[in-house]
Parts: sequence; structure tokens; C-alpha cells
Amino acid sequence: MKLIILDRDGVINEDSDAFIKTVDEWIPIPGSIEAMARLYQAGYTLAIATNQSGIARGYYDVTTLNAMHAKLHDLLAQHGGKVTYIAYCPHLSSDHCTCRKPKPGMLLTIAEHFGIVPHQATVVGDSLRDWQAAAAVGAAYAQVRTGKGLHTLADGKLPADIPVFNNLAAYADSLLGTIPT
Ligand SMILES: O=P(O)(O)OC[C@@H](O)[C@H]1O[C@@H](OP(=O)(O)O)[C@@H](O)[C@@H](O)[C@@H]1O
Ligand SMILES: [Mg+2]
Ligand SMILES: [Zn+2]
Repeated sequence: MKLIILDRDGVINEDSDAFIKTVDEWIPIPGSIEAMARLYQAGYTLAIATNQSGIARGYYDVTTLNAMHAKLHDLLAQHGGKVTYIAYCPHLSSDHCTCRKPKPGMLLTIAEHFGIVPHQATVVGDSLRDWQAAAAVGAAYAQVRTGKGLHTLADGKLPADIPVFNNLAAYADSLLGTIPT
């Protein structure tokens, strides 16, 4: 199985330091929906592992989160794409859960769901904690410059050999060997 586990905010959709609190604030990064559709049509299975501490903070609830993901599913369906599994962590760091990135709990849950070992997956993220979660289970990792990506890269804590892409579309182009349009 070719499994790609995507971070959500800053990779698929625009991120905000004020959190993405409503369906209207959930806005796809240009090219990301199309990139996910191309990956799906090329035989990749797509999943999402996303921290959503905004739930614990009371900024939005699970019903709103599900409405954001319904919007994502609809957009993907319109483009012939699909995301098969969405894992989210609703907790705060102080909750000491096992699912909040940088812990790999969501990656382990996703891998178990698909019956694979986690190191067979590739994680795509914009934040250091996305890489840390991937590294914890030996999964491959690709960094994007969107969302908090440039800030993450400027921090200089990512290993120098991590592949970096301008956005999810560029990652898909690289993986699929397509020439950017
Ligand atoms: O990038 P993913 O994991 O999909 O989601 C990140 C979001 O849950 C939010 O995560 C928060 O981090 P804290 O939860 O406050 O540490 C902040 O970085 C927000 O800007 C961001 O929107
Ligand atoms: Mg992110
Ligand atoms: Zn959690």
C-alpha cells in the first residue's frame, strides 16, 4: 500500500495563528485539492493526521470540525480524489494524550487501520512536530513551505536531508514525475 499521511492546516488548507475555527475559514491552499486527487488517482491512499487543540480551547466543536472535513470530502469528490481516513487530536499538550503530535499516536492508529507498519507511510507536514511524529515511527517525511513551513525551516531544527517542497502540489509533481503546470 502506498500511504501518504497529510498534516491538515498549512498543508491542505491555509493555516492561521488564530486557528481555523469555522467552515468558512477552512480554505484550501491553491493546488492542494487537485494534488490530492492526482495522488489518489495514481494509486496512493491518503489519510490526515491533524492536531486540533482548538476543540479543547473551546474555539470550535467536533460538529464544526466534521463540517470542515465534509467540505474537504466534497471538494475532493468534485476532483476525483478521496481521503480515506482522518485522525485528529482534540487535546491540549497539557492533557498528555498519546495522539497529539509530535507523539506518533495518530500515525500508529492510521497504520493499524490500514494494516501496515507505520514506516511504510510517508508524512507530509509544515511543522516540526509533523516531522517528529514521522521520525518516531520511522516514516518518511516531506516538508512544505506553506502554512508554518517557512517558519519551521527558519528554525533550523529539521535535518538537512529532509526534502522540501513549495507546496503539496509540488510534492505531488515530484512524486508523480509530472511537470508543474
Ligand atoms: O497543522 P495541524 O496539525 O493540521 O493543525 C494545527 C492547528 O490545530 C493549530 O495548531 C496550533 O498549535 P497548538 O495546538 O496551539 O500547539 C496553532 O499552531 C494554530 O495556528 C494551528 O491552526
Ligand atoms: Mg500544520
Ligand atoms: Zn490527543
